[in-house]
Amino acid sequence: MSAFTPKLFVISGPSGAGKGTLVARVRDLHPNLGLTVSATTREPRPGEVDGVNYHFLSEEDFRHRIDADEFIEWANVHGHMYGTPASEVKKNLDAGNSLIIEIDVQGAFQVKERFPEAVLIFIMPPSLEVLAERLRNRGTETEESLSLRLANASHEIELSDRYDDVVVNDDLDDATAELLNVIQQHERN
Ligand SMILES: Nc1ncnc2c1ncn2[C@@H]1O[C@H](COP(=O)(O)OP(=O)(O)OP(=O)(O)O)[C@@H](O)[C@H]1O
Ligand SMILES: Nc1nc2c(ncn2[C@@H]2O[C@H](COP(=O)(O)O)[C@@H](O)[C@H]2O)c(=O)[nH]1
Repeated sequence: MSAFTPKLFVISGPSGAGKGTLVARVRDLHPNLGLTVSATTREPRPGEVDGVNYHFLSEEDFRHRIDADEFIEWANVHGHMYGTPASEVKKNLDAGNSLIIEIDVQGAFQVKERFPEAVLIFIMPPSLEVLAERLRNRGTETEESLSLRLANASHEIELSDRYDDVVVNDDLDDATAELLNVIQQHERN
């Protein structure tokens, strides 16, 4: 009998908390950990590739897909629409792998409704000051987008007590090890 049970992990946290960075590092260390590619109506950033980072859609196309029930969840996040295609989840679960869905708090609670066995993990920044510094240094946001993302952060952090696990992303190596440990603990249960 296998000691490994594939699980659905939902990872959330404020923009700039380090979700993408940690997920990439954990996936380097954990074989066969799938990751869904979300759809979004925001513009691609330099270097982002359609179908790899996101499925970049027009708002009209996104709304058609909502009507066709193609998303397991979707939400308006920081002024744009984002959603998880059901096909992405099926593809990964059919392969018998655990799966990470990296989405905002609204989406996380929708997934939990639909898949009660999903494990919700919140990535917490060490402080709002550090969060602002990291997001600013990433250099991807306009001043307007930066302000909106930071304004939303406090509310998102308030909801972290509804998550199964919280990982504080202060030192990157420590946070990577902790996230990997949390995932593997759940897979053993
Ligand atoms: N522990 C850390 N120490 C220092 N810098 C970090 C740490 N973790 C992440 N960063 C940096 O902070 C920035 C934000 O990280 P990242 O893009 O992974 O955040 P995110 O939560 O995925 O954001 P978004 O939700 O906007 O996609 C990046 O430039 C990343 O390199
Ligand atoms: N509800 C959903 N939220 C999503 C999804 N994909 C990403 N996100 C969230 O959007 C913000 C901003 O992402 P960015 O790439 O523009 O920086 C990010 O913090 C995620 O939480 C999704 O499919 N559904």
